Amino acid sequence: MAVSASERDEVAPTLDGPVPRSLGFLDQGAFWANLGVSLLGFAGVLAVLQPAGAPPLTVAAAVVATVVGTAIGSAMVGLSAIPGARTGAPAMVVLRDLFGGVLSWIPSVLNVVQLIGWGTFELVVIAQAGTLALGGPTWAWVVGAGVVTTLLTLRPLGMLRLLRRVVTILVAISVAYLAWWLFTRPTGADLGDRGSWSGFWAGTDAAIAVAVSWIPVASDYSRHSKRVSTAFTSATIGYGVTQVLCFVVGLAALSLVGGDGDAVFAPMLAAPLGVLALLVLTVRETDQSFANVYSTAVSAQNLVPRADRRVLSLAIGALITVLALGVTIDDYAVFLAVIGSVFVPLLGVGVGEALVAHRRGRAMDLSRWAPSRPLMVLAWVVGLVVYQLINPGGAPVWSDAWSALREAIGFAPPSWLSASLTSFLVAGLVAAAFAALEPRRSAPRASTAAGAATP
Ligand SMILES: Nc1nc2[nH]cnc2c(=O)[nH]1
Repeated sequence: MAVSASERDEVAPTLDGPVPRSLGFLDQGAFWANLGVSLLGFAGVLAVLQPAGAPPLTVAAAVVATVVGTAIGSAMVGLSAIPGARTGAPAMVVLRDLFGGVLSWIPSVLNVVQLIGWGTFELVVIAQAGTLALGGPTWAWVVGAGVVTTLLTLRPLGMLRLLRRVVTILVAISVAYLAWWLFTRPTGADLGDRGSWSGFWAGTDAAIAVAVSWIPVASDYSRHSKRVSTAFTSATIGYGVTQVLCFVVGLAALSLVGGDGDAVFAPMLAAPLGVLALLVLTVRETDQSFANVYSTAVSAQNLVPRADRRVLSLAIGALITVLALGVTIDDYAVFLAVIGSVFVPLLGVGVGEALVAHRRGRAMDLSRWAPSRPLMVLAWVVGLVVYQLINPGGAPVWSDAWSALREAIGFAPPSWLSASLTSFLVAGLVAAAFAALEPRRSAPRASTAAGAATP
C-alpha cells in the first residue's frame, strides 16, 4: 500500500522505527509558545504572588519574579531539549545513558505519574472554562476534550504542524484582545498591598516550577528537530515569552476580581468578544493535554519498547478522561508541583555528567540494558533533598515531613536562596564529581542518532 508523505513524516509506532527530522524553529517555537499560554496560568500566577510558606509579594516583585523565574525555567526546558535533538531519542530513553537502562525506569515512572496527573487536570480545566464560555454539562466537555486529545496524539507531528499553521495566530489574536481589554479597564485592586520583596526567591521558584514540569518531555519533540540549536532556542524563547505574557494578563484579570483565582475568567468574559477569545483558548488547551498523553505513551515505551505508541495513547487518553470525570483534582495540584521539582536536580545531574562525558569524549549508551550508574541516581537524590529542604512546598504529609526534618536539623534557609537554582547546581556538581570518579567505560555500544534507542 502506498504511504503518503504526511504518513512518512510521522513518528514510528515503536521505539526502534525511523525518526523523522522535520521540525524547524517555527514548528517548535509555535508548539512551545502555545504550551506557555495555559488556562491554568492565569490564576496560577497567584503562586508567584503568594508563594507557599513565604511572605506575599508586591505586584512589582511578582512581575520581576515572573520574568526571572520564567527565564530560568524556560532555559532549563531548552537545555533538556538538547539531548533529544542530538540523539534522536525521547526524553526517558536519553536517561538510559545517564542512569543505566533499568534505573532509567525510576524517572520514567515518576514522569508517567506526573503526566497522567497533568493530563487529568487539563481536561478538568478545559471543562470548567468550556462550561463558563458556552454552558452545557461538564461531563460532555470532559469527554469531548478527552476524545479530541486522544485523536491528536495519533499524529503528533501533524499536531505540531497544525499549531504552527493555524492555531498560533488565533491564540495570539485572542490573548492580545484580552490583554487590551483587561489593561484598559478602570484600575482594580492592588493585589500586593500587603506584600514585600522578601519572598522574591520563593515566588521565583514558583514561576520556575510551572516551567520545569516540561523538562522531562522536551526531548520527545526535539528529537524531530532539524537542528540542535533550534531545539534549544525555540523552547527557551517560545515558552519563556508566552509564560510571562500569560502571567501578566492573569495578574491584570485577578486585580479586577480582588485576587479571587476562581473568578479569573469573569473579567475576560465581560469583554464584547470575550466568549470567543476564551473559547479559542479553551479548544487550544487540548495542546497541553495532547502533550501530556503523547509523552506518557513515549515515556512508557522506555519500559515496553515494542508497545505501539498509538495503542498506549488510546489507553492513556481513556484513563485521563475517566479520572477527570471522577476525581477531585484540586488537592493533586500541590503534588504536581512537588513532582515537577524533582526534575530540576535531574536536569542538573544530566548537565553535570554531560560536561565530564564531553571532556572524556565518551559516546552515549542508549541501549535498553545500558549499565546501571547508581552514583548518578545518588547525585539526583542529593539535589532533591537540597530542593525540599530549602522549599518544602505546600503538599500535605510530604511537605510537612520535610519541614519537620528542617526543624530537627536546625536548618533555616535564608530568603534569598532559590531551591531550584541551588538544587540544580548541587546536583550538577555532585554528578560531575561522581562521573569523574567513575571508571572510564570501554567501547560504547551505541552512539547518537535514530536507532540508538534499541528496544
Ligand atoms: N507536564 C506539564 N506541565 C505543565 N505545567 C502546566 N501545565 C502543564 C501540563 O499540562 N503538563
